[in-house]
Parts: sequence; C-alpha cells; structure tokens
Amino acid sequence: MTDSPKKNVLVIGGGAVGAIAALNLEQGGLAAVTVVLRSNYHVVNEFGYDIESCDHGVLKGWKPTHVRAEVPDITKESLKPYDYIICTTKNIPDIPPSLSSLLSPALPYENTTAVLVLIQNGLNIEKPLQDAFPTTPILSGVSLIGSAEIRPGKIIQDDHDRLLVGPFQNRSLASVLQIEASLDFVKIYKAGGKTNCTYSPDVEHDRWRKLVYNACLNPICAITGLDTGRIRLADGGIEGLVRPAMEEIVAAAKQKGVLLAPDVVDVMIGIDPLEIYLSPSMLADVRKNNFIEFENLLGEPLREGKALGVPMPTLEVLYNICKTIQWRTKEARNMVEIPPKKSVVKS
Ligand SMILES: NC(=O)C1=CN([C@@H]2O[C@H](COP(=O)(O)OP(=O)(O)OC[C@H]3O[C@@H](n4cnc5c(N)ncnc54)[C@H](OP(=O)(O)O)[C@@H]3O)[C@@H](O)[C@H]2O)C=CC1
Ligand SMILES: CC(C)(CO)C(=O)C(=O)O
Repeated sequence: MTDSPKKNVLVIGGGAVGAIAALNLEQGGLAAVTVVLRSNYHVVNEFGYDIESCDHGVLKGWKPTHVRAEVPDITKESLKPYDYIICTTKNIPDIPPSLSSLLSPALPYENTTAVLVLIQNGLNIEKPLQDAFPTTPILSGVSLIGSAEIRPGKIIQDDHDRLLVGPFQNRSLASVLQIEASLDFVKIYKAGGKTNCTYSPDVEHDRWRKLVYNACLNPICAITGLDTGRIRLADGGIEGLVRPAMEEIVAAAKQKGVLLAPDVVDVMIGIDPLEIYLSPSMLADVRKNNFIEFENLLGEPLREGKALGVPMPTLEVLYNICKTIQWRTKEARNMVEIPPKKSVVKS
C-alpha cells in the first residue's frame, strides 16, 4: 500500500453495488476511485451517474475520479499498483470471462500488496481467486444494501448500505495482515459517515446467514416471477417452497459447523417489508435476460450440504431449474448450438 493520504482504489463493475461503493469511498475523502464499466461506460463517461440514494440523497451527473472501459493493465501502462481492488460484478463462474482473468491485468500473479475485496453474494467465491493469486490478501464483503441500476447510469438505492468486511480464511497468508487490511478498508469505506461498514471476524457465518435469503428467495422469486411481497401472499409460496428451502440451508450450515440463530428462517422470510414488493437480484436479472448467479448462491451450498450428507431435495430442484434458465439465456445469446428444427412429414 502507498503512503499517499488517499488510497488508490479500483472498482470493477460499476452497477448497483459498485456505483454506491465508489460514491462512499470518494465521499469519505480517503480514496481516489477508478471504476471499470461495461454496458454503462458511454453513458457514465459522458454524463456521470444519476443516483437516488437513501444514504446520499440525489446526485446528478456524479463521477468518480476515473472511469475506464476496461481493467487497466498496470504493467503496460506503467501504473502504480492499486491499494484495493474491489469486485462488484455479478459473480457467474459458469460464464466467461472468469473473474481471475478479468482481474489479471491489474493484479500480477506475484502481487502481495494490492488487497482484493469481493463485495459479492455467494459461497466459495474466493476459492478460484486464491488459486489464481495465491499471495494476494482477499477480503469478504457481505453487503446488505438494496440497490438497482434501473437503466444505464441510473442508480436507485432504497435500502441502507450495511457492509461486513473480514478476511476469508487463506491457507498461506498470515491472518494478522488480513485483519489489518480489513480494518483499514472499513476505515476508508465509512469515512464519509453515511454508511454502516464494520469489521467481521466470522465471514463464514455472515455468508451462510445471507444464503438463507439468497439461496432460497432469490431463485424462488426468479423462477416464479414473484417479488418477496407477492411470494408471501401466494398460496404455498412460503410454507411449500421458501421455508423448506431455508431449513435445508440452515441444516447444511449446521453440518459445516456454522450455527445460525434459531429464528433465522422467520427473520429472513420477513426481512423485507411485504409492501415494498422487493425484487431480489436474481429476479431482476431474469427480467433483464441477464445471466444469474445461481452457482455461488445455490450450487455451492447445495454441493457442500450434500457432501456432508444433508438431504436437500428442495434446493436440488431449484438448482436444476436455475440451470435450465441459464441455458435458455445462453441459447438467446447464441452460446449453445441446437439441432435445427425438422418439419414433420405427414404420411
Ligand atoms: N443489488 C443489490 O442490492 C445487492 C447485490 N449484491 C451482490 O453484489 C454483486 C453486484 O451486484 P449488483 O451491483 O446488483 O449487479 P449489477 O448487475 O447491477 O452490476 C454489476 C456490474 O458489473 C458489470 N460487469 C460485469 N462483468 C463485467 C466485466 N467483465 N467488465 C466490466 N464490468 C462488468 C456489469 O456490466 P453489464 O451491465 O455490462 O453487465 C454491471 O454494470 C452481486 O454479487 C450481487 O449478488 C449483494 C447485496 C445486495
Ligand atoms: C435482497 C438483497 C438486496 C439483500 O441485500 C440481495 O442480496 C439480493 O437481491 O441479491
């Protein structure tokens, strides 16, 4: 890390979560942020973001210090290494490019100084990155924000940014360094005073707790097309689908040694006030014909639970339906070949 008063931060994926993360960091005055954008690059580069935020108010044409259309190649461009690289893309390991290849221009294999922060949902998201960058400190960011990019560059944040940051367990790195990096990151993230960002010593617990929501409500809402208010109103929605799925996650977590609070299922069922009719991110992605994060949100806890002998029949069905939804999106994007349709010859 550099001695400059401002940390040099790269945010990859300036959508709903990334834009608000960049805003928090810049407003705290302890970071200069470069945001890497894709479909919204031209809009944000030209006009900036339009943000309506319950934490920050209304901002028109807001821009971070730099915006880029691609991940900077720090070697070719002779740039100083970043202090922090934050990933806020959707994490979709079944669809290229892999996150490690996306990061590699800004993160040399032998890096020891740049700290990677994954503000993304799901389980085991750090594993491919620990393999690709074995000496890089990697932190977990579990975000409880509610934010959406309703059109390119237009961000609506309607639930407060609460971020839990702590080190993933890493076989080869001294945890004290990762704890220091987490505390420093928390300091720069919450410096603006508008965000609740705290150090968490138990990332595994945070992630399994959030999975009670994300592995269950996200796919069930995405499959049924119902938001979290309507799934509570629909006959069979909660007792037939959501509760059994959530109980399977709690059982898998317990078998892993992660004890969740006894009321966690009821808390997660009721966590969104019914009348806000919240569309979880997987439902929002299906509506936009985007790929869904089903492997890390659903596949990984399912595989972990099954390997430990936990029966997970509800999650197994949800997983396979999500897999077919992903296939449908691949077909729509010409990523799979299917045999041509034959006309039926009537005799
Ligand atoms: N939104 C929310 O309220 C919450 C989200 N989360 C989690 O946070 C993470 C981010 O979610 P969210 O911000 O909602 O997602 P969004 O889809 O809103 O934003 C992701 C952004 O990353 C960009 N991106 C994806 N791939 C690349 C790439 N190869 N190069 C450059 N940019 C890329 C996308 O661009 P493009 O538009 O081109 O695809 C998009 O702008 C996810 O893991 C999500 O589950 C967690 C808590 C709450
Ligand atoms: C429900 C929410 C917004 C909780 O923060 C979320 O994690 C998601 O939609 O994936």
